[in-house]
Amino acid sequence: MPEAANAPEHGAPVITSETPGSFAWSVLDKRHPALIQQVRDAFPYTPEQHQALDALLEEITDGVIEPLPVGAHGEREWAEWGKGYFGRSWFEVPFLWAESYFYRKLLQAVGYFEPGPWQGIDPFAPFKRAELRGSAVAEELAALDDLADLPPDDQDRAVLLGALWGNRADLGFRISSGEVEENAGNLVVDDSAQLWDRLGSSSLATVCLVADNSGSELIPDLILIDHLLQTGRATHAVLHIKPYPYYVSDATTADVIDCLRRIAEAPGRARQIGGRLRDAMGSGRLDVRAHSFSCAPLPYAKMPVDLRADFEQATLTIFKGDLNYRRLVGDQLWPATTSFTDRTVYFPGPVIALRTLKSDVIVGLDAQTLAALEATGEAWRTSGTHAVIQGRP
Ligand SMILES: O=P(O)(O)OC[C@H]1O[C@](O)(CO)[C@@H](O)[C@@H]1O
Repeated sequence: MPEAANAPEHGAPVITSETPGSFAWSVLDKRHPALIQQVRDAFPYTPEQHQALDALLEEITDGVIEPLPVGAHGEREWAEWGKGYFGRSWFEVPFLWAESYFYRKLLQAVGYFEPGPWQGIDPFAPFKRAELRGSAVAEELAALDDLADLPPDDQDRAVLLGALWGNRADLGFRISSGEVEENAGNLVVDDSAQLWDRLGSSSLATVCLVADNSGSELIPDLILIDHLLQTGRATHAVLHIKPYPYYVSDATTADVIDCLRRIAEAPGRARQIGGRLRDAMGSGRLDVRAHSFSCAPLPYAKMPVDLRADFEQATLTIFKGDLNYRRLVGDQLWPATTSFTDRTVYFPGPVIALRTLKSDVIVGLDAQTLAALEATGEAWRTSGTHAVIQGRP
């Protein structure tokens, strides 16, 4: 008998999608089928691609988990990661694994990895492009002009909150005090002092930023990186992105290029930032990494040695977004008051998570905050309205 997929791992049940009405269930039952349709609508796919998408839809709704075809990209790794899951319902295996494998299978269905005319065509590119052309990004970039007039501490705060709320895919770094004020109460843990202390303490600092979404999230992330380099908090930055499309809008190298171009094409201060970031890449002050583990269905506690060595050298690693948070602390139903430090003790250096809450996992809350959140009766864990800046020195 395979071990139950949600058997407690170090004390807390692993999240699966078995419970109807749960968040994880709704992602598999509603979101994934809808996504197949959206991708189908966005491209003039061939009959073969439509058939493959039909087969995937059938598999995720009424079927069982099937392995990748022999010889497919990453087949061996997925066979290993999926041991004990093939032949079972998508709903009963770990949520993190099921979601990750869904995205890998979607790429398979549209021929992303196969030699031919559709190789390398990002099925999410139309959505990413539309966002970059949209008014929210234009407003975010225009708001940069006001930033220069703020006192240095306020600039630090605005750039950091921009990167944080960019994960909600709105707000960005619009810095009018009203908006920052309005969201301040929803920041339920704020360890940001750790970030400034850590980065202010060394003249040769490397900061790693493990990116999440492209567009209105990656743009403020890049602006944060520029700010850290510009203010001397960091002398070297390493941006970790995905080696291939993942979780709809996760940033790939192509997205970094598109976002840099979008920043540099904007008027005013944004253009200067775009130019500086380009120079930083050209001089090696900003490196981009696309490690295969970034798309693995595993917690960071299981990261390979080369990635570990990379993080080990960093003065500080910044983890962006919900998925990275799940992988950082483990995608399990931890009591919300579990210590963030305990959950990240394995990490090879100081780490800070900037995350809006978009799934059930949460640690590091104090009992009072938790009680107040529970008393609201709102879906505060999953609605993206609340956020944390959680660090481990
Ligand atoms: O883009 P983010 O912040 O990583 O959020 C991704 C989140 O979205 C979902 O895929 C679906 O809402 C979550 O399961 C996941 O954690």
